[in-house]
Amino acid sequence: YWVERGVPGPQPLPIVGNIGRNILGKVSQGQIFTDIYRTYQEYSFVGIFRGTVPYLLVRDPDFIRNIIVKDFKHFQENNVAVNEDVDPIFARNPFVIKDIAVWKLKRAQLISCFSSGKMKRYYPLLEESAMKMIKYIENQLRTSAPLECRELSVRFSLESVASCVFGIDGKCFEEDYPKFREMADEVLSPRGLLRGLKLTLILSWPSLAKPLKMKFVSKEVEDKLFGTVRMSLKLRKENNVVRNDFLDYLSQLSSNTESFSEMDLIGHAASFFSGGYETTSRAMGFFIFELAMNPECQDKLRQEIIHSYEENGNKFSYESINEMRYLDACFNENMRKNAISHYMTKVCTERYTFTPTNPEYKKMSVTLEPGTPIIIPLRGLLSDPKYWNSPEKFVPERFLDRDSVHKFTYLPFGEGPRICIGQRFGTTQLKVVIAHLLKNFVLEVNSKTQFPVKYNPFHILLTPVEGLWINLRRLK
Ligand code: HEM
Repeated sequence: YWVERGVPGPQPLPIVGNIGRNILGKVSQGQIFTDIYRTYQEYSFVGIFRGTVPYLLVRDPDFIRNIIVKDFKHFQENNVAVNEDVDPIFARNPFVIKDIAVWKLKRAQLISCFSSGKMKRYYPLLEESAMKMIKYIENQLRTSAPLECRELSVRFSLESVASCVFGIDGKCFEEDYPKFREMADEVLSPRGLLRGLKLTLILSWPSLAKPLKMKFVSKEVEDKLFGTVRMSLKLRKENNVVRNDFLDYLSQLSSNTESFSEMDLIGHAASFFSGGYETTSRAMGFFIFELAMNPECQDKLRQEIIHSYEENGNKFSYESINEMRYLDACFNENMRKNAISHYMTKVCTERYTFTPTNPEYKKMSVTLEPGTPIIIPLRGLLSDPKYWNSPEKFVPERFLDRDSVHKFTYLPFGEGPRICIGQRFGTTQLKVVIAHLLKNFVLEVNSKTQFPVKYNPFHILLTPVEGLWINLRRLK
């Protein structure tokens, strides 16, 4: 296929194409795409096979800009197939909606819940979850056992989703394995080999999802989500409670919008599990660990945090959290160095021809037919020494001057019309946690952590197999 089109690329094997090492469980698909990105330095794009399906892996930031922003109308879809009859909840996430009119409508509905005015109202709920986390850590410190970063961030993310979205107490800092977590973990997490392989199949051959009736959200979780939302809405109505949280906004939306069903409401609330919780908790776990590994950055950041706290009348606020420059630089550097998503996929929806203009690349054109899937190798770009000095090092200072960052190489939330809806919410969650942690504790790596860190080859997001362990020391 690619030879006929004059596009270079690695030799594929029958059936598995270029992802054989992933199917054998050796490395993630993200790692394979990063390796290909690094091998084909002189090329703007590379032709590969994900299983039997030809994909174009795009290396050139100019081509990426055209796909996600400039010529978006040629690439409107993400490459995920979900069967609405089988998976009605996941099918409502804008990320997977293919009908562009429906996508626009659902995206607009969801985005209205993330305005900066609404974010300010959620902020006290986020802070309340952060305070519970601090109390939990203090209790844990009595046993002087180390803490695992991801476990801590999962508890925080779930607690804040329970509070901000569903308006309930998730009790995520109380029980060992909270009920709320079971529900969240069922969405998107490949627990067990079978579910891991199933996700690999859906992602690699999206066309199989429909005939094989594959489901991201199990019937059991669907029922639990309905139960939780119905109960919360009933209690609010009976007790005349207004919480100014997502559920309040979604139920206002449902009473003001004719075509907004109960399933739409549940689908939007559930998008925090499928789009928000997994991403935020992973990014947060790496952020905490990265600061433990870099004591100088940690100290510098702590100084800024304490200064801001004192300047703001011995408290944090939505504004003060988002105004800290070094915190923002550390946040961005964590998203770069520990990119939780190693690649992004798109689909060509209208015929499109591209010829690189950057003389660094070999001059050759490619014409994409509708239906051709694209891979944007995020991790390859984020670890390319052409764009980042010493990319393996944690250097927040490189983000103090955003103009020096090469355009379309840093895309932790995507860009253009499909940019992440929850960017503000996810960013604030991470910053609130770090501000409270560093104000109260010194973080140090615990020797229980295994280096080099190994990652789950079947997870779509960067997921360490073993724990990232730290010690926390109370500041006077
Ligand atoms: C640190 C946290 C997060 C990261 C790194 C992240 C990253 C991303 C990325 C890379 C995309 C794809 C953009 C594209 O296709 O161009 C995306 C889309 C999306 N994200 Fe997030 N996200 C985060 C948090 C959240 C949260 C908290 C929500 C809450 C609901 C959310 C909801 C969504 C949705 C609905 C989409 C699909 C948008 C569309 O296709 O129109 N994300 N996110």
